[in-house]
Order: sequence, then structure tokens, then C-alpha cells
Amino acid sequence: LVSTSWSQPLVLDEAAAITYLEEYDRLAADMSYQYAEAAWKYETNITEETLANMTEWSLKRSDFNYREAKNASRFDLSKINNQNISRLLRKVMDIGTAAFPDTVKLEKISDLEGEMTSIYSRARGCLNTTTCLPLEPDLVDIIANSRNYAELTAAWKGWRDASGRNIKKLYPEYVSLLNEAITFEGKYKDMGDYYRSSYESPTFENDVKALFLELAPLYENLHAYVRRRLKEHYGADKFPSTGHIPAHILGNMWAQDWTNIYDLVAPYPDKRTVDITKALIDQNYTIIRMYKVAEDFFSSIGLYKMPHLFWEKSLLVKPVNREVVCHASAWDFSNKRDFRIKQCTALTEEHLLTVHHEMGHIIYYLAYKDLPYLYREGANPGFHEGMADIVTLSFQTPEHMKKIGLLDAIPGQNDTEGDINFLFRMALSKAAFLPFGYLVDQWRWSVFRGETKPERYNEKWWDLRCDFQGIYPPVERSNADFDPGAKYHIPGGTPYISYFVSFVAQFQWHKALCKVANIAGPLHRCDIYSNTIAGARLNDMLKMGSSRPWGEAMLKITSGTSGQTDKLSVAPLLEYFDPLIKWLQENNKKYNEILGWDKKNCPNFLSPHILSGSPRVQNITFILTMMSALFS
Ligand SMILES: CC(=O)N[C@@H](CC(=O)O)C(=O)NC[C@H](CC1(C(=O)N[C@@H](Cc2ccc(O)cc2)C(=O)O)CCCC1)C(=O)O
Ligand SMILES: [Zn+2]
Repeated sequence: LVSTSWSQPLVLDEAAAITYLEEYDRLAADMSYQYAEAAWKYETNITEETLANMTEWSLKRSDFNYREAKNASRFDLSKINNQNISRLLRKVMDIGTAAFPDTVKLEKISDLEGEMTSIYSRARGCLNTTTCLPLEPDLVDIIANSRNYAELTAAWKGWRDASGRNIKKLYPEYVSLLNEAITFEGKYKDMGDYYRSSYESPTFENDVKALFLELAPLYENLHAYVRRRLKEHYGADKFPSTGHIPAHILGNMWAQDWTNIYDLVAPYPDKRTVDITKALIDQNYTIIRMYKVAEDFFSSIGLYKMPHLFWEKSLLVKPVNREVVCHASAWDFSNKRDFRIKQCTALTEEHLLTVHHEMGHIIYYLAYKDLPYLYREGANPGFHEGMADIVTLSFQTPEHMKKIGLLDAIPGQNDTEGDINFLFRMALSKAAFLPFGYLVDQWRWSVFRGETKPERYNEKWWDLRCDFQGIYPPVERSNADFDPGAKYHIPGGTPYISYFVSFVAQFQWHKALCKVANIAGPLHRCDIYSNTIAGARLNDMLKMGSSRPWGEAMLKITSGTSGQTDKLSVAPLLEYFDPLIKWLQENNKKYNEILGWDKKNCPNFLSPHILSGSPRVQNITFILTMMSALFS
């Protein structure tokens, strides 16, 4: 601790604080280990017992945090000059819902979250009266590969009926208990306020809104082009005059990543389309080899190999004999040795990217493992996600795919059509995601603020989906449904704006790393593989953990380059896609495509009043009935 403190004179309180913090560090890491083991046992074997054990440890952890926050409040921060010590003490005292003394209600929150995650992880969506399938891999594969409109509709609706509908009844209490717990101390206005506080910026909410608006032209051009091409395939009758795209024909259960329909909408289809999944199968890739390839990327830039416990304790394939939480995740067991991935890995390109993503989290854990426990987190949550994603910007380049033998011919950089095809494919994941990455927490923050009540949960969700994503539900929805519950992070209670922040930041970092590594050529063809200069610059930021406000971490990566800044900026993302934006604008103009959609009118969402039976409607109905009786 002393080594990380800034050289300032120590006063009595500080010396005592350092002694206290060293003891705290050991106890907190141990408590975190115990909780992680309990959570791991639950997620890799969903039973009543493992859920109860996890809840028990969740309570023990809250109780520990509560006691230590009380201990830390003995120190008078006004007498602590050392910034490092005061930052650590503030983190000990910033314990969120654990400050709430009503442990019965805290237990209920943990139980509700566990129960909603169990429902989500065990749900089977029915395609008809006889066939009911799990989300991974079955329903995901149908949505990715089927080109049959009716079959896609059945999988889309089946999943939501099995997940969201069954989670709906638990969510209102979950929200009110979280708000009651988080507002108890008076530090936070509601749970959304607490989530946003991890960005340490009072203007954060408006900052992300401004970033999103700057990205709208890119998304609208992609949306207009993809809509036209999908009309050719599915028939214009499936597309309403409002300009929306049906939500279930974009290759992903939540329409958040459109790469799976690349074959349907590629700009130059005759050009060789990369099929990495096929290459993985043809080359008899094993699951383990997917992880070795990812490990090789990180070690090639001078970062880290996976510790031996990783290979010993990770769960990399879906077990056949028990229920698990298949949603992939990376785990830090807070003992500097034990780091794991849990993933129901399948032999597909999408999973190979997820392997790199999860291992990117592990690399971040390894980079800051020797910091004080309280600093072992991302500079902000979006930074952890950005680190997880950044290597995929190099890994997916044709150059890199050729280097590792997953692609034989690469489109030359002067092969404009091949280059546009590649950029387009990257846009199907990195641009298509932006409105979704933005809207999930717009919905959740409006719920936590009390602006969106339970009887309008689904209406607000589709207002946002129709407004920001320009998609609409293929089958009628109402407030009897709960479609937000069909997305893992809502029942799981995990924040989502971190992904939007990540998608902006990762392009800032990619641009800066390619610059310092002196890699020539356009940004979208830059591959930092085996470039230790890029790796060292990245590592310098990772090693900071959350010891300093995240603007300093952003500066650490971007300093000395044209993108030098301590803020988020969409300029590098727009620079990366610039050739494609021009191509899309030209193509949309050629076909007289009207960009955008009717943002205030969502097809297929039944007017909420009739279904929610608001009194206003009831007495209108009553009068109409009486009048018709009079005149009949
Ligand atoms: C113990 C724990 O929870 N650990 C955290 C990590 C940490 O905080 O230390 C963690 O493992 N979270 C799981 C989560 C999994 C995935 C995810 O949920 N992705 C989002 C959004 C997205 C989409 C495209 C993309 O390219 C990147 C992200 C989605 O699928 O909607 C699933 C596939 C990819 C990442 C993750 O790794 O972020
Ligand atoms: Zn992640």
C-alpha cells in the first residue's frame, strides 16, 4: 500500500489508516474468494442447494462490507492528505446495497436474482407443442442460420414466452428492494444512480447520450441498406411503412449483432465470403485449441499466458449431466492465482471471438493482480469490456486470419470490393450493436427512477427498441409480456452501458496502439499481433486498475498520438468505418432509400390501455356499450 501511495507527508491518521487497509486487503480478498467459489458452484451446477449456498455467501459478503465500512468511517478523511489512502478508504465505504441493515430484504434481493437467473438459464423455448429447446446452442443456432420467416418467428416468440414471461412476476419486487436498499444511506437517488457512479462523472449520462447521437448517421445508413437487402429476400410485405425491420431476421436473438446474416446482405456477394466457422470445422479445431489460439495472441504482444489453474478449473464445454448458466463469463478469484472462464463453447467463429473476449477479461485481471484488492477492477466498467474486445479488432482482420491459417486468400487493400465486404462485416457487429448497447440501460434507469412502472415495462422497452434500433416485434406484444427479461443482463442484474462505452473506447485504443506500434495502412486493416510495443502501452493502462480516475487511464493509452484525450470520443470509430459510411451513403442514394424510421410509432405493440385496463378506457367502453344498447 505504502509503495502505491504518492510521496506526501504521512500524518497520524494516515499511518493508522495504512495499517487498517493492509488488514482489510487480506480479509476482503478472502471474502471475495469465498463468494466467487459459491457463485461458481451455483453457475456450474444450478440446484436449490447451490443457489442457497450462494445467497448465504452473498449475505456474508454484505455483512463483511457493512462492518468494514463502519470501521473505515472512523478515519477523518479531511485529515488524510494522501490521495491514494483517501481513495482506498472511500472505496471501503462505498458498499452499495450492503449499507442496508435489513438483511432479510438483502437476502430476498439475492434470492430473486438467483431465481430469475435460474429461470433464464433453464428456460426452453417451444417452437410448437412438441419441440422445446434451450437458448444455447439450439435457439441461438436457429436465429443465426434459419432463413425461414415462420421458423424464426417461432424461435423468437418461444424464447420470450419461456424466459421473459416467467421472470416478469419477480422483477417489480426486485426493483423496489434494490431501490430501498441503495437509497437507505441517502448517498444515491436510485439504483441507476449507483450503477452510473462507477464512472465518477456527474455528466456521464449526458455524455453517452451525445456520443450515441454522433453515431446515429452510421447506424441509419447501415440500417437502410440492410433493410433493402432483407426486403429482397423476405419480401417487402414483411416490412411496415414505418421503416422498421422485423426484430427476428437479423441473425441474433436480440438483433444486437447482425454478422450471422452477412451471407444474405454482403455488398459484393460473389467475392469470397470468409467462413471461419467452416474453416474451424475443416481443420478439426478442438475447443482447447480455440483457447490456445487466444492465449497465443495475448502472449505474442508481451502480455500473459493463462496460469495453470485456469486450465485446471475453467468450464469450457456445456456439461451433459447438469444445469449450468451457459452465458459466457470470466472470473477473478481474488487470490492472484485462480482465474477461470465458464463458457458452453461451440466450434463457431462467434464463439472464437467470445473466447478472445473472455480471455481479455482474464488478461486485465492478471495485469492488476498485485494491486491492492480495492483497485483490482477496470478503470471503469466500460474499460474492462473494451479490453475484452480490443484484440478482436486485430484478430478479425483478413491479414490475421491468414496468419493463423483460417483464411487462404485475403482481399488486397486496393481490392475495394473485398475491403468494403470486410468493413461491412465488422459494421454488422460493431455498428449494429450501438443502439442496443445504449438502450438497455436507458430502459433500466427509467425503471429505477420510477418513470416506468411495472404495467408499462414492455411498452417502454419497445418504445426504445423501435426508437433507437428501428426494429419491431414480428408478433404482437403487450404489457403482458416482459421482453427485457429475455435478455440475460436484466434478470442477471449486470449493467449494460459498459458495452456501449467499450464499443467507443476500443476504437480509440486501437487507433492509438496501431499508431505507437507504427503499423501503417488503414485502421481497419491494422493487426497488433506480436507487436510488443502496442502490448506494453496497453499493459501500462491495465496495470492501473481503478487506482486513478479513468480519464488518466484513457490518457495513458492515447498520449502522444493524434487521438490524445482523457475523454470518450467516437472520432476513431467513425474514422475506422469512414470508407464504408461513404459507400453506404452512395448506395442508399442510388436506391432512393429513405434513411431512418418512424421513431414514435411502433408496429405490433398493442395499444397499452386496452391490455392494461386503465380506468379511463374502462368507462369509455362502458359508455359505448350503453349507447349501442340504447340504439340497438
Ligand atoms: C464474473 C463476471 O460476470 N465477469 C464479467 C467480466 C468482468 O466484469 O470482469 C463477465 O464475464 N461477464 C459476462 C459477459 C459475457 C458476454 C456478454 O454478455 N456480452 C454482451 C455484450 C457484448 C456483445 C458483443 C461483444 O463483442 C461484447 C459484448 C451480450 O452478449 O449482450 C457474452 C459474450 C461476450 C461477453 C462479458 O464477458 O462481458
Ligand atoms: Zn465482457
